[in-house]
Amino acid sequence: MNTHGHEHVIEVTDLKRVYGGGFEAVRGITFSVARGEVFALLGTNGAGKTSTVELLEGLAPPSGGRVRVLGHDPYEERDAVRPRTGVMLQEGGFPAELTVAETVRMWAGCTSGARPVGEALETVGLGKRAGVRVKQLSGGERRRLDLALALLGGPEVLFLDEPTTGLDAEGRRETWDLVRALRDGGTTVLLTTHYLEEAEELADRLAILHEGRIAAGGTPDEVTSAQPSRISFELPEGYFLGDLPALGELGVVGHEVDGRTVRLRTHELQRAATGLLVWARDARVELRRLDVRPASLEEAFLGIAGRASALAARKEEVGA
Ligand SMILES: Nc1ncnc2c1ncn2[C@@H]1O[C@H](COP(=O)(O)OP(=O)(O)OP(=O)(O)O)[C@@H](O)[C@H]1O
Repeated sequence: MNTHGHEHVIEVTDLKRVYGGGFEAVRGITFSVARGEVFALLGTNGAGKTSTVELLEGLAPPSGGRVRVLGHDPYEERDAVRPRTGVMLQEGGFPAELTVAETVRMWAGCTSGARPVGEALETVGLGKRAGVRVKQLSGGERRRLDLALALLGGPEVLFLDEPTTGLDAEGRRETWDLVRALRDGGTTVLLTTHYLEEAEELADRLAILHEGRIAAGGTPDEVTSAQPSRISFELPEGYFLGDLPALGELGVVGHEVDGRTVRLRTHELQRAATGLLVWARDARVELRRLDVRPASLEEAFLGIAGRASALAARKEEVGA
């Protein structure tokens, strides 16, 4: 239990994973997931998402730190954890010649308390595809079959590794609805994703991983509001930056000028935008190409990736 009385179903403390050649893929991360929460691990390619999830699933022991799932060590106490968790891997890799129903039946044979095959397929919208061979399924249908198998034992904790990769917009929305329904039913979900929109739609809390570390974490709102909003526009003919109202008084925390284009960053979007628009009205000028962009998870993500690559470039410059 944590201090707010919520049960932590997943607890990760200073977790590390070092691969054979000595490469540190996970470099000391700490987070927890409460029962009934959807938690998203976001990150660039190679950030360490899969390496982390595999440790949570008990597929390998950590190189350092601690993992607890439902109060147990998922690697050492696999028998206690495995029956209560569902895992959807990135590539299911089923025998291509089996039908959808046969695949589920085969899986059900290895799952304690498995749901009926038909029900499992209906849940993911594959009811009508039961007799089709796996090799004839589309990429999206295969992902849904992966999901049906992960849900077969009615898990308390569900691990979804990039659940909507390869799905079209409609398939993605259906999967989101399903994840929400599972969450509402009390299932705890940990998902990895490349899609910021997916994290924004689903996650109660999230962590952005970068190079094996958590670069930002919290609710989507917390992560987003740490980033500035942006305003850009073209300076009217005959006007200079100095003709605008004092930027500091508008709540602007940074600016760039590129030719006639002005870009402003602010944590007080309404104040800055109002100040600018009132100035333009009074000066009887039009702010062409005006673009007002509230902080978003995407901006936060790009900020982290951008900042990190800028740092890496600087290190290279000084030969670090
Ligand atoms: N078995 C392995 N041996 C050595 N290095 C590995 C191994 N598996 C992964 N890595 C490296 O560890 C880092 C993290 O990989 P990981 O697959 O966890 O990232 P990810 O965030 O899941 O990326 P993606 O979004 O591309 O799936 C990468 O640099 C990867 O090359």
